Amino acid sequence: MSHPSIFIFTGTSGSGRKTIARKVGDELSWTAVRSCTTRAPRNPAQSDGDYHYVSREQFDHWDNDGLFAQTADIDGNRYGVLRRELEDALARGQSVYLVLNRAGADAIMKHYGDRAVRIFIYVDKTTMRERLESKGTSYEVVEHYLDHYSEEVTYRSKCEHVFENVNVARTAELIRAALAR
Ligand SMILES: Nc1nc2c(ncn2[C@@H]2O[C@H](COP(=O)(O)OP(=O)(O)O)[C@@H](O)[C@H]2O)c(=O)[nH]1
Ligand SMILES: Nc1ncnc2c1ncn2[C@@H]1O[C@H](COP(=O)(O)OP(=O)(O)O)[C@@H](O)[C@H]1O
Repeated sequence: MSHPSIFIFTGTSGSGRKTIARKVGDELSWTAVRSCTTRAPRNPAQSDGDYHYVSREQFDHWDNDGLFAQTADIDGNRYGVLRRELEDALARGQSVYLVLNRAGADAIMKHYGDRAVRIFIYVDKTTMRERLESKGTSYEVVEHYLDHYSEEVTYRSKCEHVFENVNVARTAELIRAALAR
C-alpha cells in the first residue's frame, strides 16, 4: 500500500468523529476537506467551521456541473465533497482528512483506493446520549443518532483502524501511534 494521504474519519454519529479529526488533523498538519451541506448550522448565531453551509440551489447547481467527488442525501439534506477542494490539496502534496458516513467513506475508497484509510470512531449509546445531552443537543438529534447507531456500528469491521473514543487526548494519541506503525 502506498503511504495514505486521505484520512477518513467515520463511525457512529455523536461519537466525537469531528472532535478527534480536528485534533489529529491539527497535530499532524493535515488539511481539512469540509463537506458542503444544505443542512442549517446547528447554532446559526455561531459559525462552527464543520461544513461549508450552502443553499439547496447552490448545491444542486454544483452537483449538476459534476463538481462533487461524491454526494449523499441524508434526512432531506444534501452533503458532498467538492472534488476540486480534495484534489487541489493532494496536488499540493498535503495530506487531507474528511468526516463522512459509511456511504461517503466507501465512495472515497472506491475513487482513491490505496491513498485512503478509514478511521472508525465509536462510543456506546449511553455515553453518546449523556455527552450530547450535557451539551444541550436537541432531543431530535440525539434520537436520530440512536436510531442510526446499530446500522452505523457494523461498518467498523470494514475499516482499517477502529477506536473507542473514551478520552479525546488518549484517542488522538492512539490514532497517531497506529498511523506511525
Ligand atoms: N456520504 C457523505 N456523508 C457525509 C458527508 N458530509 C458529512 N457526512 C456525514 O453525514 C452525516 C450527517 O449527519 P449530521 O447530523 O448532519 O452531521 P454531524 O453533526 O456532522 O454528524 C454524518 O455522519 C457526517 O459525517 C458527505 O459529503 N458525504
Ligand atoms: N472523548 C470525549 N469525551 C467527552 N466528550 C466528547 C469526547 N469526544 C467528543 N466529545 C463531545 O461529544 C460531542 C459530539 O462530538 P462530535 O465531534 O460533534 O461528534 P460526531 O462528529 O461524531 O457527531 C461534542 O460535544 C464533543 O465535544
